[in-house]
Amino acid sequence: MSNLLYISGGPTKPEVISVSLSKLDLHDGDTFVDLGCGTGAVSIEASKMRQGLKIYAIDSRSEAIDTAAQNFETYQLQDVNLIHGESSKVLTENADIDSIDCAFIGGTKNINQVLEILVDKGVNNLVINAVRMETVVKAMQKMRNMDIFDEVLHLSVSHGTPIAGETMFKPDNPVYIIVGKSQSRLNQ
Ligand SMILES: C[S@@+](CC[C@H](N)C(=O)[O-])C[C@H]1O[C@@H](n2cnc3c(N)ncnc32)[C@H](O)[C@@H]1O
Repeated sequence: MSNLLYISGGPTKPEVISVSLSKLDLHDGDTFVDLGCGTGAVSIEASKMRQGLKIYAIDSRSEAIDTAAQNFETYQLQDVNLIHGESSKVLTENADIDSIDCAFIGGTKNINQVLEILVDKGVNNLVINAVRMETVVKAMQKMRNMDIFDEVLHLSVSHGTPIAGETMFKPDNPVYIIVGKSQSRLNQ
């Protein structure tokens, strides 16, 4: 995604997006919410994986919304609903978002309320990206209490880079990926 416009905190690295989306188990026509969408990189990759996704990309930062809008235009994402606002508010107040299949949570402010709303709206699979241990612990505790916790990963990627005609590896910052599933999916 070399034409993507960047902002602070985004885009999520391609390898992290790949693992995160593989855990979401998206299907054609699913309703997918990208919460804390930042640059929109996750929505763009999700739209390439499945046909006819109904995507809601939400961010509380106006800079993120402006950047995602430009990136969606560049990558010709026409069916995405880009919404400026805090996730728990938008999900509660937007009557169009009445049920949700899959959720990617890249912005974890108000994570407990967001998780409750997602479950109320029937979410099947959700993935959280976090860089802070405290966020991981908080989200895992809440997900365990709600019986939707599936697994947590610590993803660390290094890229080969030239040095004196040979190759060394430079690490990206590690990311925690927390996966949740509805009761029916956990029992499958
Ligand atoms: C790490 S960045 C997300 C990066 C994004 N996945 C990308 O590829 O560009 C986190 C974003 O989440 C947003 N955010 C955090 N908590 C939020 C919330 N509760 N509601 C809406 N946006 C939120 C921040 O404004 C920020 O843009």
